[in-house]
Amino acid sequence: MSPLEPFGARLRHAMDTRGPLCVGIDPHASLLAAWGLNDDIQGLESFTRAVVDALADQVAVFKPQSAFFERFGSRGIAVLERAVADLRAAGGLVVMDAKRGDIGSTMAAYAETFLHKDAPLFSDALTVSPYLGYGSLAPAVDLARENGAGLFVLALTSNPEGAEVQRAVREDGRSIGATMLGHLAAENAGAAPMGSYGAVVGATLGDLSTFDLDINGPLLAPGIGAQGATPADLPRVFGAAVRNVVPNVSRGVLKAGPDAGALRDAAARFADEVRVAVDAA
Ligand SMILES: O=C(O)c1cc(=O)[nH]c(=O)n1[C@@H]1O[C@H](COP(=O)(O)O)[C@@H](O)[C@H]1O
Repeated sequence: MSPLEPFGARLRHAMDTRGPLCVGIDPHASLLAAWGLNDDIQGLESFTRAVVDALADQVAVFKPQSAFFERFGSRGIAVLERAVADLRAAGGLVVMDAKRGDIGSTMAAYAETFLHKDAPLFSDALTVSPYLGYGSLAPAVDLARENGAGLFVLALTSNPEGAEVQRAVREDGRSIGATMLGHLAAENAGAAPMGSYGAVVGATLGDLSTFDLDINGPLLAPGIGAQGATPADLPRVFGAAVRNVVPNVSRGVLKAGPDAGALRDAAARFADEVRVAVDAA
């Protein structure tokens, strides 16, 4: 499929062929230690290379967490750049987890960094924060569209602290989280097989039936594994929208390393469990 096909179409194809799973690449210092690596640039490089080599041809989506690379400065960014290129070359989709959000004119620069096809860190999608107002994301929405990329907008996050912002109710009676979902539904209207503008909705949140999750776009669902949610929880949390869920597992897979076979088995097990849960829904 052409790299300039819309992200939503490329994502649907990837999940259908490789299985519905996003593996997060989060090189925590504690994971480097558990793998017998130092918490330095060589450790970061070895860890990242091992994950890419083990999983790039197997898993549908990867979500490198930028902070774990940024903390090593420019050499960390170089490791991230290489990983993004290698994952994409092997047919994986990359969601850059950088959670960017700023006034529109600055947002345009963040968008150029991650969503312009000629940028060194071009990624298939980017996580963004809408809490300077959804409209502030417009430059990213536009550039993503031009480049066949997508966004994942923080709507209902997996952490308990998120509720004080996301469940706050506006004058019109809708919560902030529901309002973000509404913006995304409008963005994705008419797109097939689904739109390119996704929401981040935690798998840890329990029954979400009071929210309209039918945004005709992907729902990135972190929280499986280390944060306590399981693939079997997904139908209860997401209801009919479960078919658009992209479940993310980071530590739950990464802790199986450094052995490549063990990493592949862990990812395959999560993908199978998700498939079974979704098919039964
Ligand atoms: O946007 C995200 O990826 C994200 C949103 C959210 O609500 N909760 C959440 O955990 N995440 C990210 O998802 C990953 C979860 O990692 P594990 O808990 O190790 O599976 C981390 O990279 C978090 O930054």
